[in-house]
Amino acid sequence: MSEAAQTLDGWYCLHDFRSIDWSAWKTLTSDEREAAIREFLSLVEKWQETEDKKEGSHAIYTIVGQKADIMFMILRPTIEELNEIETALNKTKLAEFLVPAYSYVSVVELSNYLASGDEDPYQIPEVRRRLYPILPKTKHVCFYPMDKRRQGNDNWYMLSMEERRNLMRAHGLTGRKYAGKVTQIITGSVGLDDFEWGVTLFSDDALQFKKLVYEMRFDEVSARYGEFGSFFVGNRLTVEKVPVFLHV
Ligand code: VOV
Repeated sequence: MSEAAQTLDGWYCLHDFRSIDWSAWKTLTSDEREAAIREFLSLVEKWQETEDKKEGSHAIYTIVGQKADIMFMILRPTIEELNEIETALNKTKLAEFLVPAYSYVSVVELSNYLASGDEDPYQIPEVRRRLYPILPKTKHVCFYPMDKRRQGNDNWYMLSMEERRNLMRAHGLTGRKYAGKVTQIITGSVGLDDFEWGVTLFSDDALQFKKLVYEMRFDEVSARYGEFGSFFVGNRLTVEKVPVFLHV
C-alpha cells in the first residue's frame, strides 16, 4: 500500500449556492422586501463580527450564468457552526426566495508533500494563516470540486509518496507563477462531499482563472490525474451592494 499524505486540517467550509426566485420576490411589497433585506444584512453583520474576531470568515459572490445567482462561502472552526449558519439563513424571510442550487462541504487542507522540518506545523504562523484564512476580498471568485483519477494505469492512489511529491512540486511551481494574481484555498472533502477537494480561487481579474486553470491542465498531475466537477464563477457582493442587487 502506498503511504497516504498527512493532511493539516483547518476551518470547516461550506459553499452554499442559491438561485433567486425573482418572480416570487417581486410579489412582495417594497416595505416587505426592505425588511427582508435588513434582516439578511443583520445576519451578515453577525458573520462580520465573527470574522473581525478571527473566529471564522465568509464571502458573498453573485454567480454569473444559470447555475446559481449567489454563493455564500463560510468558514468556521466546527461543522456544527456551518449547520447553524445555514439553518439561520434558511429561517430568514429572504430564504423563502433562495432556491438551493448546489452546496459543498469541506475543510481547509494542506498536505505534507512539500513540508519540511520537525516543528509542529500547527504552531507555524504561516501554516496557521493558511489553515484559518480570512477570505480575500477580491472582485472575483472561481469554485470547482475535483478528484484525482483512479483508473487503470492512471491511479493517483497507487503512486508512491515520492512520485506524488514530485508531481505536487511541479504543480506548486506552476501555481507560484500566479503569486499576487490568484489566491487559492484548497479544501479537502473526502468523506464529506461528492468530490475529493474543493478548489476556490480568488482574483481581481477573472481572466487569470482561465489562464491559471489552462496552464495547470499541462501539469502532469492535472493532465493525467485531474477530474473536475462544475465550475462556478462570480463577482463580489459587498454589503453595500446588497440593496441594489435585490432591488426590483
Ligand atoms: C494559485 C496557484 C496555486 C498554487 C501556488 C498551488 C500550490 C499548491 C501546493 C504547494 C500544494 C501542495 C501542498 C499543499 O498546500 O497541500 C497544492 C495542493 C493542491 N492543489 Fe494547488 N496550487 C495552486 C492552484 C491550484 C489549482 C488551480 C488547483 C486545481 C487543479 C487544476 O488543474 O485545475 C489546485 C489543486 C490542488 C489540490 C487538489 C491540492 C491537494 C492535492 C493533494 O493530493 O493533496 N491548486 N497546491
